[in-house]
Amino acid sequence: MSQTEWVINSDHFGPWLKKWQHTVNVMAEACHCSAGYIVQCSSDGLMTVVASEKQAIKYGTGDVVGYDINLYCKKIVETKDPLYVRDARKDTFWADNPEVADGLVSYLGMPIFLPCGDLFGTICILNEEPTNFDPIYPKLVEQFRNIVESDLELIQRNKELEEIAITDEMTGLYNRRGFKALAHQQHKLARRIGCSMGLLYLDIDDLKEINDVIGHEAGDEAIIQLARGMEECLRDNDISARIGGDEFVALVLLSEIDTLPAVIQRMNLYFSHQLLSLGRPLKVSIGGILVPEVEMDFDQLLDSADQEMYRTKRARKAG
Ligand SMILES: Nc1nc2c(ncn2[C@@H]2O[C@H](COP(=O)(O)OP(=O)(O)OP(=O)(O)O)[C@@H](O)[C@H]2O)c(=O)[nH]1
Repeated sequence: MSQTEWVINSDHFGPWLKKWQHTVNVMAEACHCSAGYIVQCSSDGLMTVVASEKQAIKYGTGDVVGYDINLYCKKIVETKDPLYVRDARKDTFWADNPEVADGLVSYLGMPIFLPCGDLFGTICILNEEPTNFDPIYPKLVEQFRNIVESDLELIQRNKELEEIAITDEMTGLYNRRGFKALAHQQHKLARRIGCSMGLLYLDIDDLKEINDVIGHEAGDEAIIQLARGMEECLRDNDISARIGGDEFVALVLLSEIDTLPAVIQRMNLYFSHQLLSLGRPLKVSIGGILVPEVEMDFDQLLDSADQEMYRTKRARKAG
């Protein structure tokens, strides 16, 4: 995960947040403390990911506090070390900590690290009375911290596997599965924002001949060049995919000035300047259709765009 992605806004973390909620509830209760927290840090500040449910204090899930505020967890972000404050009222360092003003005078917290070694945030317990914890309490919090770190590793792996499952290895574009999964979301988005959408179908001309005459590597090069061309010509939020050997599709959001023929023209112009090894031109046939606003079967739409592409290919080869 990126350091700026808040976990509470991420689909990947949904089921885990419930488990973490249970973890902080149990941790606070087992340590006889007023509150338990898991906190995430990012450049924007410290966000409460989960707060124990039986607590009488201010910070709840989603609250963000900037680094200009002298919270206990901020100290851990700076030092990346565990922190135990028995009674903050006895140390002037904490005089401006609003948690102390809220009556939370004792704190025990540990850093939580991401699998890459970066700091994710903290796990902590706070109490309204000074504490003098038996050494088993820090061990307990550490154990809960270890569980959260293992969860983060699993979440990371799941995310990577999901990405692999929807990505075409050779080009880095989406594969057919990824395209179909995202196309529906994109279709909904287009309807919500009142934008038209076009479906493009691209196919390399005579790839078999390129493979046979120049070599398979030149064929691979053509495929990769086509993928890069799509990235160059389309916007970041358009969805490009390789759905077969030399077959590519793109779902593009069309603005008023950027009509479907204009997009196709831009791509044709781009590819007309692309050369493969030995100076052979990269020839690409492109067909496009407008995507109806109503809910549609994407396989049918792909067939229609494919037919459009073949019409273009036949015309190109004929003339
Ligand atoms: N180098 C390379 N070739 C591939 C890859 N995937 C598919 N192909 C080849 O692409 C060729 C596609 O052949 P066809 O569908 O007949 O199309 P074409 O030769 O491009 O002819 P037209 O599309 O009619 O212009 C086949 O020979 C496949 O073996 C790949 O990943 N790398």
